[in-house]
Amino acid sequence: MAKTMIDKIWDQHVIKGKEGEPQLLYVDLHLLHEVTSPQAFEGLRENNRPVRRTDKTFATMDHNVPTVDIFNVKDMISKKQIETLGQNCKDFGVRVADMGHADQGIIHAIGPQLGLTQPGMLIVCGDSHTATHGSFGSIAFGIGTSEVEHVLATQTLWQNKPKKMGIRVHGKLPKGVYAKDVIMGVIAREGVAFGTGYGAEFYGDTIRNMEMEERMTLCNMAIEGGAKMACVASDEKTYEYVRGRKYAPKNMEKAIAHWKQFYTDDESAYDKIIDLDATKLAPFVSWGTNPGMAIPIDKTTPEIKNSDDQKAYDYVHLQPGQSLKDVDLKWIFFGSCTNGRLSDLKIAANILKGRHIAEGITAWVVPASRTIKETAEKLGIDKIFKDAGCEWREPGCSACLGMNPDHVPSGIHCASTSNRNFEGRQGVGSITHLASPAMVAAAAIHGHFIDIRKEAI
Ligand SMILES: CC(C)[C@H](C(=O)O)[C@@H](O)C(=O)O
Ligand code: SF4
Repeated sequence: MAKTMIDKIWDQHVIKGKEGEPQLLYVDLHLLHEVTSPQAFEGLRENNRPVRRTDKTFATMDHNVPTVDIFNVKDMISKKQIETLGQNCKDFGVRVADMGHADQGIIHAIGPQLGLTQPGMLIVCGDSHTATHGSFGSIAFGIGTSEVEHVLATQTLWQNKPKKMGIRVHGKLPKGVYAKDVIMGVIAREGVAFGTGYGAEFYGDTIRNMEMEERMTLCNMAIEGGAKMACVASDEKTYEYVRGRKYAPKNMEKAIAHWKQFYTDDESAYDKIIDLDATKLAPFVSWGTNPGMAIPIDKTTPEIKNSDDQKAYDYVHLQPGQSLKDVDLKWIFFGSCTNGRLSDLKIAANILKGRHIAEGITAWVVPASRTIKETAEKLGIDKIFKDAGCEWREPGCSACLGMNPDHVPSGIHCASTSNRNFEGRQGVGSITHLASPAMVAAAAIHGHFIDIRKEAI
């Protein structure tokens, strides 16, 4: 029977149990952040257990960290979570990219950046966007705090195998259309629950032609469509991306020979296939309060079909039949584990170069990691943003979610390169419009969205 890449990796990680029942899996990499780990470490302490494999565990602080004056954490809960993770890592001997550390950043940015994320691995983290790491040809998914404790204690995890979905994407992406639009387009068409119960694999020539950081964006946001995990089979681009990084395998040729076995035999191996013609895609912008409530920029907001739509319209202060080009934007956020990497910042900076953001707009640029920030500074990218009137800040989750001081004020519309537009996500009453870095950069200049394919920036 034909197998998918997820089948092949999964099978190699089963310690115990049959398919169709919960199976005990071996975990190759366990990533931690300060929000979902405190009780897990507490559980170990109560039972007098050590961390089983500190060499397969890596932690950082990202959600609660301020992005200016980073050591001055004013919020008491944030301060406690940050300090607790630092102390736990010390007590249990876990590697940590602590506050201000050169490797600090959003956990999903630093895994790939440090070469911790590798093909063929089974990777978990107490965070839903762990799917990002699947872009390296691995199995990667988010887990809950009690599971974090189980993995810390045993380096294993009980799981039911998900069903298998293939997302075939073919054709050349039109100018002005990016990986973000591919995934937003899929979720807008299929809904926020189409992936429930599935592990998804993206494949097709569009995916092969994407760079690694574009594939990361794709897998990162796939969980907003309900998928348990998302992945892209590894290839030469993957191997070259991993090569030479801090924790990359020393013997790359041997590693690559191992990684090459993890591919899907043929399409008959999937339980379900979704097909997307990339040539027909337009830049997407979200209008409502979940990532599926999104439309191509040249369309108008949809009719009200149910109470969810009504509730969303009430919250975002919009109506059916409106163009998102007419929404007055006052806030701009470049960042997050979806689109806060160097390639994303470069795209935005290219658009902002020699221009200025519209009057009355606040624009935050938050690189996903310190390394990304420093690399961008070496390239003069920070200067482009600053000259354009943006604030260049320290790394972290920032305004992707309101767990740190970076809040979008109530009632304000924010164009954001992040992944969630839930009610209050960026702060109480904040209104989020998700889009690609290029669309957000153009919106910053005009004070409203424009169709970057057709209109002069
Ligand atoms: C805080 C954390 C548990 C959460 C997640 O799991 O995704 C956060 O990262 C988010 O993006 O909402
Ligand atoms: S950047 Fe946003 S989506 Fe990513 S881990 Fe942080 S809060 Fe979650």
